[in-house]
Amino acid sequence: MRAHYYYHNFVVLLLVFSITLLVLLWKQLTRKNRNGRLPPGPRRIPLIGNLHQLGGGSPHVSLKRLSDEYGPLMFLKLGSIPTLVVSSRDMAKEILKTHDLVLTNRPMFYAPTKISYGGSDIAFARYGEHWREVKKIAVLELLSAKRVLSYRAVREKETSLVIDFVRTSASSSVPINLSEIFLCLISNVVCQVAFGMKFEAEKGYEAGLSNLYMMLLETQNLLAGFNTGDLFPWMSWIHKFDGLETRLEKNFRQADKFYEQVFNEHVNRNKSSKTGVEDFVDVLLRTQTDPSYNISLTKDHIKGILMDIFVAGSDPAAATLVWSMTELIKNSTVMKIAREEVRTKIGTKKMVEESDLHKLSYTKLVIKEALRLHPPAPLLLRETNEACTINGYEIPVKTKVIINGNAVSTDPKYWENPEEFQPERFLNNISDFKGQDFEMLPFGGGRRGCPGMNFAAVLVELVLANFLHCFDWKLPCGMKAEDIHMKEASGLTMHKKVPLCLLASIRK
Ligand code: HEM
Repeated sequence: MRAHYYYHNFVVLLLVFSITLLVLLWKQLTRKNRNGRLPPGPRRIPLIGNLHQLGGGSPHVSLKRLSDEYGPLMFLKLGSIPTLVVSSRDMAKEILKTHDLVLTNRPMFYAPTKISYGGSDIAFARYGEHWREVKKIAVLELLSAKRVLSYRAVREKETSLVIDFVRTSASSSVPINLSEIFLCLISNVVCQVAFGMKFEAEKGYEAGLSNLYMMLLETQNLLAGFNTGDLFPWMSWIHKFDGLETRLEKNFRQADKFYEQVFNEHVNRNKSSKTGVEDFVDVLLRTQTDPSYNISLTKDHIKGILMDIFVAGSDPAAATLVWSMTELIKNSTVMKIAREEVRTKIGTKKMVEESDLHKLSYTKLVIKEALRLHPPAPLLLRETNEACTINGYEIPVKTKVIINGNAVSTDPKYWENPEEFQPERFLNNISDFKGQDFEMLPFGGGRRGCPGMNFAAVLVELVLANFLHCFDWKLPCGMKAEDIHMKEASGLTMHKKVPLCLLASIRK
């Protein structure tokens, strides 16, 4: 009798539970947007939303695949996060031009919050007075055309050192790891310009990558991924137990110690004597007392900005060089035209100097095409500051927005044979990478666009031109152009997954 009573209660409970679950599921599946009409998107399942539809591989590829089906404005739920995905030139223009002011916020994720000193930097700062002032300092002071020019000697010296290193390696017939060389070279320039010190210290290029690089790499890895707490904010507690918080704390302490040391050295040096060209830390310290800025930068603000420059400054420029050389070695006709241009215009001079770069129009097209086909930071992240209507759809406040730069710059509506590497396409096309045409967005666009474009462009041009001028490049023995691995590594910057290793011979 008693057993029958328990059995009866159990069945009733099971029924109630199943009906509740079914009702919840039904509500979730048939739910209309309470805020109005949302853009189309794939059907989501409870709890994880559309996460299962992203699959493995690069997120920009999965998002492009989905947007091919659902359109250039697509609404997803990544975990519990409402997300708008933008995948065409026209919609990118809507976001970055028409609605730029409403979309100037960066979403705040778990790891960046810690690493950026709580958004004290530029890249992860929330939209507002602080961001406006630090961005102004970046554009007018740190990365202005005049200041970029003032670092010409650093760029030329570092390029000549690396050319000397490749010259000595060229005779040994051992393939040269260009991925590593480019990263060391760019990081050396960025470190000298920003911190007044060399990245690889005095060890030279044969020393490979240093402890400082390992720290930088870990920072980049931590910044790159969506963590559980980013997709399900109510589950952020899990990072106390899954090791993420420990990793984050360790990396933050290491990086903070480094920035603190750089900061103190500059404060002490500035008190005694200051000579030569100002580096970024000198400039930031000087703006502390400059009345033209409505902000007096604290030590944490300065450290946050140094982190941005270190993280954002080296990696994308190095990736651009690697992809440019990869496409050149794959496309022998393009390589021949680029090499002929440099050698004809530069003649018998030992090296290309910055004052020669204006003569190298085809080299510029090669870089532009590499940036179109392989934008190093293909996903631009934004968040709505307020509810807005885009293309007739109502987008709620605090919606995360992902602009898929790669989908935009390979949009077949604007680009013929979009997947092919054809620098000539720009001969009759005024599209620029400055973000104003919206057909390609390697440096982003709108108010949040990259302030380091001029800095990066001249450095990449100088290095590539010299690599073409001084050496002939070949694939290692037995390898054919079609064997070149074109996959991207996942991370903050879209690097080539397999390092680019080529044989160099000194130009006859
Ligand atoms: C080829 C090299 C580079 C590429 C492809 C690149 C690309 C980008 C992209 C796509 C963004 C996001 C823009 C957006 O959301 O609209 C960005 C932001 C940023 N970049 Fe660059 N970048 C490069 C070099 C540099 C350099 C050399 C520096 C500094 C030395 C730099 C500093 C920054 C900063 C501070 C931001 C944040 C801007 C903000 O949030 O307002 N970048 N970059």
